[in-house]
Amino acid sequence: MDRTGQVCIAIRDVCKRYKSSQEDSLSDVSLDIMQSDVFGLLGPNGAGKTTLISILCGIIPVSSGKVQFFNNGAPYSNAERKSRIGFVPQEYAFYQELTPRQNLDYFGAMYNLPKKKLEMRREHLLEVLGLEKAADRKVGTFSGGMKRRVNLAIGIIHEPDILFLDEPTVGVDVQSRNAIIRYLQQINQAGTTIVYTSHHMSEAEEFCKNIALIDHGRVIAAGGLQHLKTMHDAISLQTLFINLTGEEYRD
Ligand SMILES: Nc1ncnc2c1ncn2[C@@H]1O[C@H](COP(=O)(O)OP(=O)(O)OP(=O)(O)O)[C@@H](O)[C@H]1O
Repeated sequence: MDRTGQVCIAIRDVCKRYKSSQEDSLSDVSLDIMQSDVFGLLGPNGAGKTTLISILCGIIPVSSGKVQFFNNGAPYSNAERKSRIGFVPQEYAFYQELTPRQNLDYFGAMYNLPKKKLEMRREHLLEVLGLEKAADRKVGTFSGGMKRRVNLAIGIIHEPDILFLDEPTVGVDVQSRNAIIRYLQQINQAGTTIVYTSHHMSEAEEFCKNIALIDHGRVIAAGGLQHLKTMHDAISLQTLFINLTGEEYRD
């Protein structure tokens, strides 16, 4: 069944002001993210990308506005929303003192995965993400690229329908970056909706179908990547980004 063309996440008039802040970190953000999309949330430092992803994952509340999730047109229940979403944060979200196998067992158990299913998922992810040989070594001893792959494996241990990734390839070498993006492309082709942030414009250009460019907490452009490039006469995503967000630093 072709599940594309259905809205998966409807974001409506979302504003966010942190308690300690005098300014909105997000202002009137409205976006539709379609089922089975690879959707890039892009923007300069401090634009509001992590804030928006944290809201979508249910980690922080909106100040106003709302977010609704749909599965084949039907709204998700709260329980479904929790169990069908995966999140790969910017920070490492694993225990450094444990091995990848132990980490995956721990986080898989948190999703109440049956033992057999958990073992199958664990071994599958260790293999496809090239972690088999190091599966029983403490993660704290790993290289940056290996740690990023462990972070990804944990975020998808429960086979989520919707996967949020906050800079999943930051600080990794070309080999690990390719392995991560290749695997994400595979699960997207199998139907997983992916929402991701990155500062790596050529990676995002290769990976995303649709994007939203965010600056100073506002959506300044959203839509199909090719369409936006044509509309703004940009030869690449990087040119589009600079054309729309300007050259000045965001301090
Ligand atoms: N916990 C917080 N309390 C107060 N302000 C915050 C908090 N977290 C983020 N902000 C502010 O909200 C704005 C958006 O931050 P956010 O981290 O969402 O941006 P970002 O686009 O993810 O940036 P980067 O690309 O640097 O990761 C910034 O001005 C930031 O200083």
